[in-house]
Amino acid sequence: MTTQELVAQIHKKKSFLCIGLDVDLNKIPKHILEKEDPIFEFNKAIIDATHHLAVAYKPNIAFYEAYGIKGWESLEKTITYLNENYPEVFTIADAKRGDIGNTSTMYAKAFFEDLEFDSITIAPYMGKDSVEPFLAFENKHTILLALTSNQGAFDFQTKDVEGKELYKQVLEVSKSYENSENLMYVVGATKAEYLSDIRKIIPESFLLVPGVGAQGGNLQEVCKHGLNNQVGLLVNSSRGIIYASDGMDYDKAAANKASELQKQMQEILNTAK
Ligand SMILES: O=C(O)c1cc(=O)[nH]c(=O)n1[C@@H]1O[C@H](COP(=O)(O)O)[C@@H](O)[C@H]1O
Repeated sequence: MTTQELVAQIHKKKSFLCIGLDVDLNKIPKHILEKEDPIFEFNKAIIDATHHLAVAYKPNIAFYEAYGIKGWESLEKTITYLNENYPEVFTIADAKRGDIGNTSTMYAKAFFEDLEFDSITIAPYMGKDSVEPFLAFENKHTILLALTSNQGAFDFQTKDVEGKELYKQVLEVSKSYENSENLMYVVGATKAEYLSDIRKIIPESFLLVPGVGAQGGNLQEVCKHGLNNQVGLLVNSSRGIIYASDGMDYDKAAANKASELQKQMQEILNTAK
């Protein structure tokens, strides 16, 4: 998917919501566990109930790998279902990969060619030759971890490296990578106050912003500092949406939670005009 198509979808749906499909069998409604593929059944119902409110879906791969081959099959069915039924939606494989170039190429093939995701999250720690193999794929997007939502972000990411915080070095250096126009960045919603500085370095780039909902990040604060002239934000909520209810009405409850966020986003987009 091109960035222009993503922006068009945001304006059409008046939403920049990303729904995280982080499925934990201990948290989904008990009656779905009787189905042959409970993870896929759950995802399918959530997607069908929310696709008009969200512009992106982000399965975190850990939640599928944890269930072995069956989990991987559920992931494959989920991405195929999204691509076949809602091709306008932007898909993110939250895999946080990155390795020597030779290995990164195989990760890229797995998520871009075999599973046909539009994008993947990547850890920048191994540098240029670990990231560029992902950037080589046309109309695919590489979402580099810049400043993450967790407390551990302060262990390394905000540390001073040659007069500049490490996450700023990541932003600046990555701009020189080949095909850097295919880069997006992760900035946690819990770090909203850093977004103004971040926008000075990467004014045009899209940011994936996880951490509203269960982690306590604030949508208004994120938008105040992070919006750009093409919106430039994908704000993710996983648990706050998909586990809104563990009863028979779980899909409707998820849609209600998604709708609350979408309405706030619509208001923000209207005032930003
Ligand atoms: O890359 C991510 O998506 C990510 C980066 C980050 O800094 N913080 C973060 O929470 N995430 C992911 O975003 C999702 C957040 O889930 P909730 O806290 O349930 O909304 C999880 O899949 C996390 O792994």
